[in-house]
Amino acid sequence: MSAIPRVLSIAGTDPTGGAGLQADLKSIGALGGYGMGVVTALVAQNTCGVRSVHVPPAAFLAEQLDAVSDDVTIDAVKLGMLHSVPLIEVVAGWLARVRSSAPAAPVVVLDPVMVATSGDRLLDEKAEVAVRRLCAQVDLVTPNLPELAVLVDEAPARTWPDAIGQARRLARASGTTVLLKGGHLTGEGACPDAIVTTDSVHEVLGRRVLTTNTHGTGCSLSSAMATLAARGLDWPAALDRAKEWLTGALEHGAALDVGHGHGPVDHFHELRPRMTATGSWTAARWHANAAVREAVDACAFVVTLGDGTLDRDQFHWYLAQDAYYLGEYSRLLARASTLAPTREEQVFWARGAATALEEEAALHRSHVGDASVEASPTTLAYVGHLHAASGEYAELVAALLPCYWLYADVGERLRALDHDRHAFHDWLGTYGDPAFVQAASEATTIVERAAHHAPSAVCARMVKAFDRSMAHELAFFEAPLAGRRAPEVQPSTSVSDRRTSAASSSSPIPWAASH
Ligand SMILES: Nc1ncnc2c1ncn2[C@@H]1O[C@H](COP(=O)(O)OP(=O)(O)OP(=O)(O)O)[C@@H](O)[C@H]1O
Ligand SMILES: Cc1ncc(COP(=O)(O)O)c(N)n1
Repeated sequence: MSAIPRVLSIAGTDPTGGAGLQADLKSIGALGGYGMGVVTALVAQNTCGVRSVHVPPAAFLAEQLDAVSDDVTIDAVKLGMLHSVPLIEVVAGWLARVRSSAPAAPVVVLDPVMVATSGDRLLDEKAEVAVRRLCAQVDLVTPNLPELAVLVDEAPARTWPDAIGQARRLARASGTTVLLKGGHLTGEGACPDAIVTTDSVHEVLGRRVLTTNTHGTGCSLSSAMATLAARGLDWPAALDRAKEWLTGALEHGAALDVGHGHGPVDHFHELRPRMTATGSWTAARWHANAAVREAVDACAFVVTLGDGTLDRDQFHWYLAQDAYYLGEYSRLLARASTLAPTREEQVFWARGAATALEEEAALHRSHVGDASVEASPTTLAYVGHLHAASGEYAELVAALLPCYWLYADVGERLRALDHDRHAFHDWLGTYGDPAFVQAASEATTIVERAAHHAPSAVCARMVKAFDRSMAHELAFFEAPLAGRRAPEVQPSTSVSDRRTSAASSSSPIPWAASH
């Protein structure tokens, strides 16, 4: 199976993009798959209803299906609107062939689409028996309450326990797993779904979103399930994830402002923060600071650290400043943790604060010694800027980000220059710690999210905070070799004694050498 699962939707169309094939492709992409689409029926519909349906010949459906499977390994298939018996027969025959001939059979999810939210029929009544038969050929079937009733040939369930009983009967009759959807139940609070087999029920209560943007939720859920299963999740785990994603998509649907009826959900709500017109907020800042980044790469300190000709005294002066900086940076990370809007972000910054302190201690142990460090004007200016930005979460995290990001970026190039006999081998070897690279990426995601939610005035302050930190980073890198300066740390040991390996200290020193 490919790391990016290749997921085929076989479905009807919705030109307004909220349901059918269009919703499937968005859902597959949003959950990390590569979406492909075979059209069963062209539907002239919008958020208010279906106007007409055009069904190409069944032979053309067969040609589309073969065109895909002759060329592409398919990891998962989602079946949506199948319209009528001839189309169902083509799909059933093709599925049987693909499942027997492919090296690894694709996982198959059937959304037994019968009637649209608008009340319009999307399945020929005469085809209901054929859909029932098809259930036995798939791995998961995802009926809503009215569809479940048709599939078990009973009256629609009116309570959740009754619906679970019906789902169990369908599981038994078809020998497959059922994803029972509770969207059609009335009542506030929960909006339950469940994975039901003959002998187990995994319920996900979910929260009911008060919205009219519910067009295409069934299509989206079934495509999400197919994609997540192809990514290796079992059905209960896939439902836990899909439900969380879909609930968020329902919550963000109204902001799309699409149509006058039952509008669509926002499939890409989790990715929006990274999708500003300029690419993303953080990418835009990174780009805007290209000159500063080039100046960091070109500054004498970074160049001589890289080629090994850096003066040891200047290196140690720099490290002492870095130790001072980390002690203060830790306090600001702890402040970000205090202001964080979510538990996840609170934990992230708190961990960062602890790590920065541990690294300050390691730096003292390995390179600075016991002497107290007097901060240089450059260091004080940088720390002062961070404190000034600490009144508001979004501004503070924007100010904190350059330290993470530049370290990961400059460190990558410095590490590439390292070799066994490099004068700063013990130091350059500390770069590229995967845990730090991951933390830098998480910090970027958090700042991106903060920028996405920030009102424009706050966003403007974030821009200033980030850009100023970038300028301070450059000044910090330039400071060790900038003109004459009085020694600000009185070493307690000789320079040669202080050539203790950073790598030999208990922890790597992520932020050190980043400023
Ligand atoms: N208002 C809501 N709040 C939260 N979740 C909802 C809401 N409406 C539907 N869902 C969820 O959306 C998914 C689809 O459920 P539903 O029972 O509406 O299926 P459906 O009728 O096939 O969908 P469709 O609207 O595409 O026809 C389920 O996970 C359901 O729990
Ligand atoms: C092509 C197609 N497939 C499925 C649906 C069901 O979606 P909904 O019930 O939300 O209208 C639809 N409207 N159109």
